[in-house]
Amino acid sequence: MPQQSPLDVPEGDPFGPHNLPYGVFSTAEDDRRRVGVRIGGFVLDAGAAATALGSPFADLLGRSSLNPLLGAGHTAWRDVRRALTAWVTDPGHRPTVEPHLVPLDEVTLHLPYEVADYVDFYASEHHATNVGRMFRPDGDALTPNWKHLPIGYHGRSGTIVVSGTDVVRPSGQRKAPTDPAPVFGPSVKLDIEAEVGFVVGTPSELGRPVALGDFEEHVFGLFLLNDWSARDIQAWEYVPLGPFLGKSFATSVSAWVTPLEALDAARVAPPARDFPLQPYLDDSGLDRPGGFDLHISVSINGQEVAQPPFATMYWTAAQQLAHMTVNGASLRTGDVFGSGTVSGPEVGQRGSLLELTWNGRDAIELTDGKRTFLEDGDTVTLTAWAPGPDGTRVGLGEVTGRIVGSR
Ligand SMILES: O=C(O)/C=C/C(=O)CC(=O)CC(=O)O
Ligand SMILES: [Ca+2]
Ligand SMILES: [Mg+2]
Repeated sequence: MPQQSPLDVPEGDPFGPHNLPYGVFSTAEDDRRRVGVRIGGFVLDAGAAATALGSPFADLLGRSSLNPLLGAGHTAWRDVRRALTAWVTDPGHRPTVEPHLVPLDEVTLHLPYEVADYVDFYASEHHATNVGRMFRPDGDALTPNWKHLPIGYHGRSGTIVVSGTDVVRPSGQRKAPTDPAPVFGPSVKLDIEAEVGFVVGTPSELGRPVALGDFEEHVFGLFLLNDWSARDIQAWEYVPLGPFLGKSFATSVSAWVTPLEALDAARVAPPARDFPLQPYLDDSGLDRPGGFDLHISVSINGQEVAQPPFATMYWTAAQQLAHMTVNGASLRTGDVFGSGTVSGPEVGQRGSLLELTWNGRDAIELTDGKRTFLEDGDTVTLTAWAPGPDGTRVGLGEVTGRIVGSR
């Protein structure tokens, strides 16, 4: 019997050679940050393997962040992925590659890119309808612009943190409509938002919009994102300029970025459009559908509370990219944009506690007690998978964070 290699990834593993997400890691023995590629239960030190193999990509991969690879552009992304696929599948490369594999439980994962700007959207019709009903009960649930443009706001890029980072309960002002005056203190409505984030690789020129069809030229990959939200702070502060301190205290992202190429089999058409779209947003004539069939799971302290379906999002990431640049605003390597909370039509598909508990009215039952919003000590974890080639599943890794008391 030949000895089992870590590269003999069991069939059905969502981190097989069809996936190959990128991250940045260090180890207890070597605290240098290095580009890692996840394969099964291991992380390949991609720069070290490239050097050992005499690969022309040794320089691009031998860095402490993904930014040089992100900035290298679409053709380089494809060529590097082809090379990596060969390194982990071709038996001829194994003896050289295997010494550069580290077990997943021996690595520390870091924020894999330097975040440039951060934008967050509001693209789920179900989420926007639910929030509109709760926050603006006297008006229409969806604002008149909602089906004509992807609504978004600029977030705080400096507080994007990698999965596993504790989240300190924010303090701020709140005032319920029935309160006589605002009060200050730790948020009592701390919430999550299950989202998918996208990271830009190729920059664009100031003054030149990015067309819908150029999405793949600019966007490197996607990952899970939790847009922590203090609903009490948000509800009091957001009129008329939108979310501010209720969301800027922390946004958690997965340590693994899945390249778009790994998700070819997950492309799906977005829902039918209810209004004709401006030409720059009209995706009806594109050769590939703009949606992604991602199956998200949200759990609190290990117990699943929702399964938001990303395929139901009204606005696609390509439309969001086209919209955020249509005024000539340029893209930079490391720009991150969030999809907006992912909520499906069913109650169990809602991606926030605001919706799952209807703003605290209907508590959910966990084995350790009832929850309306998050308590100190709660750990929230998002995971997801997508269909891959030939019936495989592509794992999206996870984004997790624990709430600690206000300081
Ligand atoms: O409708 C509102 O006033 C509030 C919207 C949000 O919570 C903003 C947000 O982060 C959107 C989203 O994630 O979908
Ligand atoms: Ca959000
Ligand atoms: Mg946030």
